[in-house]
Amino acid sequence: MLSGIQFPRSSAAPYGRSSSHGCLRHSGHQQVEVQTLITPRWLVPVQPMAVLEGHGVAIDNGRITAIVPPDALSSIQAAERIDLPQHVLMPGLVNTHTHAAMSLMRGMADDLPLQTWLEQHIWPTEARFASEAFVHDGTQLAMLEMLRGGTTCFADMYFFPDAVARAVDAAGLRAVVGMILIDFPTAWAADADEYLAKGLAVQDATRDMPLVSTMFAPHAPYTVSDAPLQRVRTLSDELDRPVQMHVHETAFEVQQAQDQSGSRPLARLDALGLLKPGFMAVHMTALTDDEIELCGRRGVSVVHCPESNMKLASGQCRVSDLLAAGVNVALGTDGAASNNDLDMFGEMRSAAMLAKLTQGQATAFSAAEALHAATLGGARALGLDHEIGSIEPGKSADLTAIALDHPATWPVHQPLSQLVYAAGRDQVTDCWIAGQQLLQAGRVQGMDEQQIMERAAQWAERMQEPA
Ligand SMILES: CSC[C@H]1O[C@@H](n2cnc3c(O)ncnc32)[C@H](O)[C@@H]1O
Ligand SMILES: [Zn+2]
Repeated sequence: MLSGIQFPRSSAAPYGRSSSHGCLRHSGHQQVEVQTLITPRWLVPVQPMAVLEGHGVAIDNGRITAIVPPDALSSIQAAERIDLPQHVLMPGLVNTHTHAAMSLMRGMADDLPLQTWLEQHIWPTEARFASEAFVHDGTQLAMLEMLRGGTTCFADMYFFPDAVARAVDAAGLRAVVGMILIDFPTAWAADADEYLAKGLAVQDATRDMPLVSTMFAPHAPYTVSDAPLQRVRTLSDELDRPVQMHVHETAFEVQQAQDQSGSRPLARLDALGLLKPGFMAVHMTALTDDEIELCGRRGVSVVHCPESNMKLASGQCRVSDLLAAGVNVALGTDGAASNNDLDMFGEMRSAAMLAKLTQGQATAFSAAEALHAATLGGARALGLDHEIGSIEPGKSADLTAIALDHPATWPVHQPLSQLVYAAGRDQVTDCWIAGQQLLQAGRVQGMDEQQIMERAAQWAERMQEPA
């Protein structure tokens, strides 16, 4: 049995909101009426980190109303009943750091270190092509990949966040879109004033989008100067919005900052008052013991992107030490141009494997810790843990089902182990977001897959033309 996993209570009654809250309605003969009842073979609520066999999840109006133990299932009358006989049902995966539209750039520049990759390949390509249409179409493509891989929520940092928000709202996924900020002019904005004004306009526009919210997204310490960062700090406090930034991505970044300014990037951000709960530091390699302790004290979250860190040879993030210091750890894929996929199953597995290798300890970053980071850790980092990240009564029904009756994951001794160390994203069969089933027995609902793929192919043709 895996350590740290608590096992279910043995209560015979559904534990959830009672009828007095209006969520479970009792009819005659002690029957409870619900809109939807999902009955997987295994349920992994994440909070608690347990494996419950034979339980059901009751859903009404997009919310989880009860976790129903096996001997109480006969008391549930569901308008819709979905049996998942050899599946795990778990919270939808939260990809806490993406550049979704970069899916259109996948494979354009591989096997390069970060600075060369960004400065000589990615930024010139973005200067040529990043536009509202490019970002809209690229985000749609990324959402297809993410949904098919069990991701129901993502946090995106990219140009034209208005187009990202529009695409997300139309598709019905959940996302936190970045109000980006960078010291150089781009097709999105000319200077800090315009980046912030346009970001805040996106925030206004998302008020009518129930599953879309915003975060401030200054790019990195080496591309955003102090004055705009001070404004981000003030605005994030006033508007109660999280902040996400690439921080300490490479040892080179840290050394360069030290050489140029005498202080390390994290120390500079702390002096600017940015290190606080709601701050998400993405990558976080080359950390000292003192910096890890500082992160714990300040209540910041770290978004670990192990595959991007490995592929760009950026460095190691000391996730086990961060967890030990009380730091909330989330997982992100980064963009498909540096990973090169948006596969959170792959990311969980890589995170667990890499931590064991770098720590020299097989116990480092367990399957349970990887799954937590990919769900509730991400939700917490984004300030959405009251709503998503675990299967608990009262939370939104953002759920992912994975079929384990596959040669790669059969037979099943420990479902959690199968999820992190053996399952592939192709085993994801169903996803719900706020109770809406967007992936149904492997079929995407509400997005025109063929059209999205055709548009992506058209972009590739244009991008391959000489500049
Ligand atoms: C301001 S929009 C986001 C900006 O970030 C670039 N980007 C993508 N991946 C990374 C990375 O790993 N480190 C730093 N910057 C990255 C992206 O291409 C956009 O220009
Ligand atoms: Zn990134």
